[in-house]
Amino acid sequence: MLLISPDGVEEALDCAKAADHLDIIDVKKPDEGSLGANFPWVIREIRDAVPADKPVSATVGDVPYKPGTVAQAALGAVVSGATYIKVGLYGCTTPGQGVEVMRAVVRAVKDHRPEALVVASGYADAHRIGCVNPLALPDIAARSGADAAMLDTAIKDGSRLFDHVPPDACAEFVRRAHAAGLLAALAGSVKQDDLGPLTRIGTDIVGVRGAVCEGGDRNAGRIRPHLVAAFRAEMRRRAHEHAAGATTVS
Ligand SMILES: O=C[C@H](O)COP(=O)(O)O
Repeated sequence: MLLISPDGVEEALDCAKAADHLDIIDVKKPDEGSLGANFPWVIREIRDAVPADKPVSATVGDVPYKPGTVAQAALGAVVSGATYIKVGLYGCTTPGQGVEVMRAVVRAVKDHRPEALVVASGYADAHRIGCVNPLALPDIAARSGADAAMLDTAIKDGSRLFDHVPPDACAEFVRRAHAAGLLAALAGSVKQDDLGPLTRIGTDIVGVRGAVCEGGDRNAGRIRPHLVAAFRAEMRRRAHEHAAGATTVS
């Protein structure tokens, strides 16, 4: 699945123009951080503006180790119409802290909307910010009852997912997530060139922003429908290539 992260209503409407080429519209506020949370009314407005069959995701933020605060924020996102709730465990330094925060989020979200999906996100460049090891995320997600484990990059300075967690380690991340019955989502300045390895390792959700913004610039550029379509076309090409290879081998 392709998850695209607009920064507000205007970009979400551009995503809606490319709705055939994406699977999830992920509301965030990039100027508040990698998984910066947007306002509840923006989530609501985007939910109302994009096709009803497109799930809306919302990031709850690069959160502190404060389970109560984060659970309440997550409830705000689901009440506002998001059905994928993404939490960046920025302030958690141990798996135990991550589980505590995510258990609270899962309860808050699922008590309100049992079918909503909860995504526990860590950071590929965790070593730069001192938070929990990226490969711990599948276990944190599984122990807390979340539905997906995700990695993104915390510092958007041009370095990419594979600069910090190479493809082999991402493959292990995906393997651990799948073994626990979770979806595996990967992001972090992902470019079209990364889609080969991401497809081969069985990534369920690829999250992008910069790659579908004009000039590849996630801050100054805007999301453009034709770039979303091109990214999706490359995803499809890689998936067919992989399926053909698998058929040839078997
Ligand atoms: O969840 C996806 C992120 O917004 C990825 O953004 P990026 O591709 O600019 O790193």
